[in-house]
Amino acid sequence: MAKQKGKILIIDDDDIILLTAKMFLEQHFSEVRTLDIPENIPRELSSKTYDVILLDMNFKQGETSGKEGLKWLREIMAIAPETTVLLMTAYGEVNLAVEAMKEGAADFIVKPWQNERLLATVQTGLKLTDQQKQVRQLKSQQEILSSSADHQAGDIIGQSKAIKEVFNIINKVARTDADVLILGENGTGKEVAARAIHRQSMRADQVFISVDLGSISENLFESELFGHKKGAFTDAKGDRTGRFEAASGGTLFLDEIGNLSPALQAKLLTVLQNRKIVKVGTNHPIDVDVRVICATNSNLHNMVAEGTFREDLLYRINTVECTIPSLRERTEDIPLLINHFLKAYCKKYNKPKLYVPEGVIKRLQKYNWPGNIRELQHGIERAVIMSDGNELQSSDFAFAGDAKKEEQLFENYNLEDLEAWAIKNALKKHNGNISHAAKELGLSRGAMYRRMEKYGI
Ligand SMILES: Nc1ncnc2c1ncn2[C@@H]1O[C@H](COP(=O)(O)OP(=O)(O)OP(=O)(O)O)[C@@H](O)[C@H]1O
Repeated sequence: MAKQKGKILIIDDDDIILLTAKMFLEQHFSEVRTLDIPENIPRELSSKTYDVILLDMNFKQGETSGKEGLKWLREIMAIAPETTVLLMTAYGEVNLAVEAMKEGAADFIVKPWQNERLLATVQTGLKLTDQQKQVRQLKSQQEILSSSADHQAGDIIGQSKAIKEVFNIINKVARTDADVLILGENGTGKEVAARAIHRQSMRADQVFISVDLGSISENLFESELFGHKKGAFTDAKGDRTGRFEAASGGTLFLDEIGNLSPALQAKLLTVLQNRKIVKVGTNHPIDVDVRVICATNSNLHNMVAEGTFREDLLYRINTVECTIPSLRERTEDIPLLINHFLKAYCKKYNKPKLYVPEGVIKRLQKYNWPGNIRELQHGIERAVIMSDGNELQSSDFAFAGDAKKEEQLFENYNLEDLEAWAIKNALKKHNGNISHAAKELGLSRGAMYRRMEKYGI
């Protein structure tokens, strides 16, 4: 008969009881240990986690008050609140057992026990521990998910050749469990791509958890990623599930992996190699089943050459590499993206009739977008908020009035760009007076209007 997975600890000062209970339970459960000195409980529980603890109520010879048992019960509940405690009482101590259950014990077994009853009670205790674990995991997943809910994104938008190559890699890699390294400048959509891989993977109905490694301080790294036990350090007020454990069964997205210090790179490498974590304040490893997707805007290959990124870690995370192109490399996607964000923000700000004229779209396609899609998205949101009429103007975009950014507006100065720039500046100089600006430029009012229309000014 296959043994049920479960770690059981029996605490009693009677060696015969320990031996008989251990021999019987060992036939049914994967790990059964015993402890005959209750004073050793704190040490035992700080180095090991148990699913079920069977605790005797009276340890001193002739003692029947159960006070000692209650004291140790409280101690266990404080050190290992996730463990189910079952009490062992002598016949006639039922009132005591009821009192102990009020303190948090799950059930009691009357000595001498019947084996079937002992087995059933331990099995129920094990189920209870499992359920509590699930509830805890769901709770921490929910906390983590709700803190990252704002960053959720829909499908990857784009039809350019460059983005189609990304789709191609995603389609191939998604169904496997291979680790993926996503490279690309800030705001190109690396997290959007990671979510797309998760959605198409076999883990799609499990969680996707995103961690910005760049924003975690060195001393909180282990606690954030692997979790900690209550009291592991001064601020550890309760047990904490780390991101690896919370992502169990699903996908863990480690963003900004290029920002890790050498010490943290070593810690991460060990976890990725062994697929086991050790919570801070404990020394027993826990198996984790996660698919890891890493991302960075750093050039990890150069960093390896410079000696700032571990080569073995790079080869551990980059089974498949996928580079997301910058927005400059896929300007043909800009109209689609503008439409997508315009629709979303028109709805959000209740301005349903807004549109972007052709000339403005062309100008936006010529800008070099150092912040990539994120900059475009924020630019459109701002323009929607700032717009007065139904037409978005270049001037509604933040960079249009910013002298420093104006310099970055064009990669190459061609005649059309220069003409648009001259018209805009002439208008600015004459406080928006079109006749005066046209006169300065040597244009008729009609010609001026046509050009303004053409350039979306
Ligand atoms: N192809 C896309 N279609 C629609 N929206 C996108 C696309 N790519 C990115 N975005 C949007 O752009 C913003 C930036 O995307 P994301 O956070 O995935 O970029 P990133 O490369 O991970 O950024 P960082 O390097 O700063 O971590 C998000 O708001 C996302 O919704």
